[in-house]
Parts: sequence; structure tokens; C-alpha cells
Amino acid sequence: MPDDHADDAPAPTTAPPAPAPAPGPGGTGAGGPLAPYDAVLLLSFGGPEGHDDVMPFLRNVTAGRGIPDERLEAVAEHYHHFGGRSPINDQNRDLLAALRGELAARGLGDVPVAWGNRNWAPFVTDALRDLHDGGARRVVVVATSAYASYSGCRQYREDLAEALVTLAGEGRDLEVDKIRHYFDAPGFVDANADAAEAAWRRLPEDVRDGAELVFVTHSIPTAMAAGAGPEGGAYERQHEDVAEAVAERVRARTGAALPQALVYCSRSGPPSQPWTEPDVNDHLTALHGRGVPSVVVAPIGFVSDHMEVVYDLDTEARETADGLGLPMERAATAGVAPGFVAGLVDLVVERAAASRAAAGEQEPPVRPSAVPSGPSHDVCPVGCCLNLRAAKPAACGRDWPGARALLAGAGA
Ligand SMILES: CC1=C(CCC(=O)O)c2cc3nc(cc4[nH]c(cc5[nH]c(cc1n2)c(C)c5CCC(=O)O)c(CCC(=O)O)c4C)C(CCC(=O)O)=C3C
Ligand SMILES: [Fe+2]
Repeated sequence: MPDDHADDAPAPTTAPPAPAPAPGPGGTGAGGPLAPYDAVLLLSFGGPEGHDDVMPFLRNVTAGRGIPDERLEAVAEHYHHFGGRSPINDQNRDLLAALRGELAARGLGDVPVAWGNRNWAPFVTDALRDLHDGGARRVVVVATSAYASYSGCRQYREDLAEALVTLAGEGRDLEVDKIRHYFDAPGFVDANADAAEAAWRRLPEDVRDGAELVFVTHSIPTAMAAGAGPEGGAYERQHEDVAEAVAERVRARTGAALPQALVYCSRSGPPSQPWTEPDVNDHLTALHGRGVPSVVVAPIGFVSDHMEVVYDLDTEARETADGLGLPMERAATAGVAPGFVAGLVDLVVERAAASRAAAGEQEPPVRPSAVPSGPSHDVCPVGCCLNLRAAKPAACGRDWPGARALLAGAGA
């Protein structure tokens, strides 16, 4: 879908000239469902778009981290396998169009929606500058990570803080808020359940009944897992809950027993550093050893088919399963499933209502959640999703207003 802001209502062919639009976007004006926000930012990781982008992209990802070149060369190979092009940017272009389409379908199509990344163009600072130049002052942020963790939450908040400080230095003042984590959004859980069920139905009929569900997410250092969320442990807990909710739905719809496990892919870092386990390949080998006749691999940790999915699962784990003679079907990611996109827009609207409630203008909104570990907070408490390497300012947290004032005072 292109950037289509057209109304759903068919326009008469000989319509009189439309009246000039009211000042300010429809949904964002006073009383509108998006107020006090006047823009939306889709915030993501970014990825290379061709051969020559790969190493500069990897150096951006690992800047200041002292990751050995051999590791970067190895990861570069994954990208070169696909012509140096990550799938993530096109998926974000699709998501951007889908979000605009869903907003337009709700009569909120006037709100500007921009896209910015941490590691590759379009960069987050440029996206926010464009929004500011278009008149935006308060931006609600949708990040492409559904769960708590330093990588999926605080690091994006640090990106936002850095961008806001840069822009303030240019005389462009903006406020940003993030929607809450959406691992537990009914639309996300349902999209994953639909995909896991469809994958199960693609398995050969004679091996399907004994299948196991293998839920996969990105491995992270156990220290990062221990510091995830306000009290720690949130990354694993949220995934366990989503895995359980998805598995329950698939069992109810298929009548199959479908035992489940949560496993990890894409470990990096030195072997001496513990990361969350087990690895998906080891798990497939263990299942085969136990006589499990088939598997559904469901990448619930990824919102779309990132490189981790198309390489680490569709290439590496596929090779493992084929080598074992283990029938495997990989479930689709949420991507632009209509229920998922609608759920994200629900959370944008909910966040706006929460912001108005915080200003005393209305009652707090209802906060739907499909799992026991949700709903999560809107504003991260101090110390949420710890950065174990450095203390950096992060936006969208309790301590941001103070940090921002200090940075402004320091002339940053
Ligand atoms: C939890 C998590 C998410 C999910 C949350 C979120 O979505 O943000 C995520 C997403 C992604 N990670 C991605 C790519 C990479 N991640 C790396 C490195 C790392 N990721 C980590 C964790 C996560 N990563 C960690 C703990 C490291 C170790 C170094 C460090 O502490 O940072 C490296 C460096 C090389 C290497 O060491 O493997 C690359 C190239 C891409 C783009 C994929 C594409 O192109 O489609 C995406 C969406
Ligand atoms: Fe957090």
C-alpha cells in the first residue's frame, strides 16, 4: 500500500472544491483521540540496503563495543547471502503504510507518521527533525520491539534522548512518549497464534499430531536478561507468557497436545559470557533425540522477518532440521497482519488517553492485555531495562525531565 490517505467514503465525481482543512490534524486537535500528540514516529533498528552498506552498518551497530572484526565479518556474510540487503527496511516501509492506512480508516489519517532508525538511514534524528519542521511538537513513538530489555527498550530511549538533545541544540524542541510494550497486545498474540496454527496445518498429516511448538526469540546476555524491565527478568517472563498464550490458542483450535518450549537464536558475544539458552539448533537436536516427529518454529520474539529469522531460522535451523530428517514449519511473524496493526493503533490511542489522564483531563484508559505479565507501564521507572555498560540519558522515563533540564543547563 502506498502512502494513501484517501477517505474510505466514495467521493462524488463532480464534488465542489473541498473546504480548507481545519487547522491541525483531525485526531490530534483538542478533543481528538490522539491529543496531545501531533505526530507518530515508527522507531526501528535499520539495516543495510546493499553490499557496500553492510560493514558501515555493522560498525554503527557495534560502535564503541570492541566487537572483534572476525565476528563482524561472520555477520556480514549473513547479509551478503541476501545481496547485502536486510529485509527489515522494506518491512518497516510496509508497516508504515499499514499504520497510515489503519489511522486513515479511523478518520485519523491527517496525523504525520515518520520512520526513523538507530543504525541506518533514515536516522531517528532526521525523522524527528522532519516532523518538527512540519509543525509537530509532541510525538508518540512505536518501536519495532515488543518486549522489555536493554536492546529492545532502553537503547531506543537513549536514541530518542540523543536525538532530542541534538534537535534542542538546533532550536527545535520536541517531547516524545513511547507506547507501552505490546508483547501482550491481543492483536499481537492472536497474529502469532494464527501463524503457528497455519504452520502446524502445513506439516505432513501423519506427523502433525505429535508436533512440538518451538517458540524462538533473540538470545541476550543473561546479565541483560537479569536487568530487563523494572524489577529484572521481564524479557524471559514476557516471552514465556506469550508462548503459553499462543500455545493455548493453537491447542484449543487444533485439538493437538502440542508441548511447547521457549528457545533462543542469534547468540553473539564471547563464549565465556553466558547468554540465554537453549539455542534453537540444540533444542531441535534434543527433540529429535526424544523421538518428537515434527516441529513448528514460531519466532514470537520478532515482529517481522528480520535477518535473524531469514538467516538464523530459515537457513541455519532449517539445515539442522533437514539434517536430522525432522519435519519443520516456520510460523510467520506478525508483520502487517491487520489485527496486529490495529492493535498498535489501539495502543497509540490508549497512550494519548493515558497522557490526557495524567494531565487530569479524563479517567485512565482501559489497558487490554492477553497475558499475566501485562500490561506494562507507559513511562519507564528509573533503572528500567538497565544499561550495564554506561549511564546515558534516556527519554520516556521518570527521570527524563530532570535529565533533559540538566543537559539544557549544560548547554548540551
Ligand atoms: C534483544 C535484541 C533484539 C530485539 C529487539 C529489537 O528489535 O531491537 C535485537 C534486534 C536486532 N538485532 C539486529 C542485528 C544485530 N544485532 C547485533 C547484536 C546484538 N543484538 C542483541 C539483542 C537484540 N537484537 C544483542 C544483545 C547483541 C550483542 C551486541 C549488543 O549488545 O548490541 C548485531 C551485531 C553483530 C552480532 O554481534 O551479532 C547485529 C547486526 C537487527 C537487524 C536485523 C536485520 O537486519 O533484519 C535487529 C532487528
Ligand atoms: Fe524499559
